[in-house]
Amino acid sequence: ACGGPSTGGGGPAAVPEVDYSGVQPAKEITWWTNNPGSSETVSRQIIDAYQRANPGTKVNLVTAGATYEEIAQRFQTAQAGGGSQLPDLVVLSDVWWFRYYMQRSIVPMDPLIAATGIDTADYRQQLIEDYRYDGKLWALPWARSTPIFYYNKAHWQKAGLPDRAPATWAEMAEWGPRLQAAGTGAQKAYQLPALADYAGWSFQNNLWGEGGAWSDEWDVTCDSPEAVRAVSALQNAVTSGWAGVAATDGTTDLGAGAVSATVGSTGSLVTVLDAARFDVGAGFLPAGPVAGPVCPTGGAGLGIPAGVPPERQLAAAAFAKFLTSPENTVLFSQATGYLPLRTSADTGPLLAETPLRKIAIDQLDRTRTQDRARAFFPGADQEIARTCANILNQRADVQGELTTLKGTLTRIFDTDVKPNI
Ligand SMILES: O=P(O)(O)OC[C@H](O)CO
Repeated sequence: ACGGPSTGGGGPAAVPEVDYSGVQPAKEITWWTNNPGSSETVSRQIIDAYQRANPGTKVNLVTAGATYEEIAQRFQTAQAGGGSQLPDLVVLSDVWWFRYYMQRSIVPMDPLIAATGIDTADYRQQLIEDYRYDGKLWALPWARSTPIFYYNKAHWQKAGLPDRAPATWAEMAEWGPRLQAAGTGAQKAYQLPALADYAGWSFQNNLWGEGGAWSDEWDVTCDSPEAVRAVSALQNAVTSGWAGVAATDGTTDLGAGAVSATVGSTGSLVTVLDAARFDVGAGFLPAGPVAGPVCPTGGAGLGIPAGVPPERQLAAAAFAKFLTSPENTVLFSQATGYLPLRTSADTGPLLAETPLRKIAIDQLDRTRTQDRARAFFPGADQEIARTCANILNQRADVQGELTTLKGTLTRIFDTDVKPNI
């Protein structure tokens, strides 16, 4: 992960709303994706079906990066080149779409939704409403996730633990040393997700459970006593020896049997199940002492660049409609573990085949909107990851680090956000 380009600017003019009536959709479009959850094969399968259903139409899938950050870098570079360099449809993660909104580089989806007859009421509302700002929708949901708690059932059994995820982090703090002492062969009972891989995302769970947050609306609150308590608990888990910090990917470490549990995206579910030579367990994210939802949503949506002609925007929206249809969201979910987006989708066979998929779907009812300082502040995720690395890997002082982070995030708001909203 990397910080990405700065979006500092002087409050660019709003993107003019396009009237799509009378516009003929282009016959060929280009879609940039980073294939989250190893989704290239299923994406190509859906494209083939689209081309068969719409003879004479072509969709070019371009793997425009391996991560959300790489695809974003390339998209930013393409902005400078104008319409001929730009894709017609682009994958944007939860921490990127708002930047594009601030840069006025994506169009509002509402007129395209109307023009293509997308039934927004049938999308899971938590997953579509995330993209609403200033009264408009700026993306459609696509590879959407929640984090879930993954564990190795054999290790759990060896430690004499009940076959479930811990209900609270306090319970995990009791189970951690028992797992660590049980001779499971794992290096660590619990692996914190790789910090560069969105520590800012999954640690919202820990902060919210203690009554803290990275921010409250636009106010940065990451140095509050509650946040300090939450991050101190993470540091204590590491210093007391039962928790480690993933170097590259906690779910890979779990799949390899190197750790007994981790928190990771539901979009990694199929990859974990394919890798694991043991029974994988999964559950909701553990709660903290403070009541209320403790789980964020995450993952990626689809945006349409402002810099391409209306014909291409319209064709991109028509393809996005197909890509997220009830049938195709089930196909995509089956191949990856990402959430089925549509309430009318028949998830019965999916759940019968892999009951673990139900965890993320059920957990959706317990989600909370992400903190703006993480999702809306350009580069904040990387700053949070750096701070967490200092605290968890270098054992730096929690209060001091979080106070410094507050200064950094507040500067990002003042410079890169405030002038653009
Ligand atoms: O790995 P994903 O696709 O579930 O995304 C996780 C985070 O939301 C990315 O910011």
